[in-house]
Amino acid sequence: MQSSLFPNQTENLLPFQGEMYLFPDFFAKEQADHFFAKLSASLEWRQEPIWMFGKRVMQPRLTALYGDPEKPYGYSGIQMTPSGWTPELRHILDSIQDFSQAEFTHVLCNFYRDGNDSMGWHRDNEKVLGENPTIASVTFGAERIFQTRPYSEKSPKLDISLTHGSLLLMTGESQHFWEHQLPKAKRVNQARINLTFRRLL
Ligand SMILES: O=C(O)CCC(=O)C(=O)O
Ligand SMILES: [Fe+2]
Repeated sequence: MQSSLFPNQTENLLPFQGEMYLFPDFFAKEQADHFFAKLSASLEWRQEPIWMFGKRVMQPRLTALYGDPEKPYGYSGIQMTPSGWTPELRHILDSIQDFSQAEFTHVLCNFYRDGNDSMGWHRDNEKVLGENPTIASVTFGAERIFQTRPYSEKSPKLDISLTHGSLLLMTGESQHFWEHQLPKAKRVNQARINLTFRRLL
């Protein structure tokens, strides 16, 4: 089913079975600069291990989780306990909820120190996110390419440039039929913050 959350505002980037909408200038540059500086300095960034093919490996990036402390969240064999919202994260949450008319309980924060940091192919399809989750992805700092492709055929592969202050909304069936990754980018030597707002049931 192709129900559109944002029919008049922007086009769906996915050709079938899911929806992704990009708003490149969601936050103005000055506001995005402010959030990048504040979040870099104030969030509890840590490098955490995950389990991959039965092995414990360190993630190639730093992470932090904020939101409802009663609801822990886990993926790839790790459990994260959320810290309470900071003023900046709450401000961003409010803006995104107003705009999307969706509700979120948590934000998973990723800090890519430079182009050597990355995230491999995956879907955000944990049971606690529900059947067809809406996920709001906000980027500050270095521009990086976000890639998505159908989970079963592995093609076509779409490149989406996520710039400073951008918002990407993923909804509908996107987490069933599409996987995504943030590949390494050898020439990038600046840091990037990505926030994915999620609703845990
Ligand atoms: O850094 C990004 O743009 C992607 C992050 C992501 O896919 C995730 O946190 O699940
Ligand atoms: Fe993801």
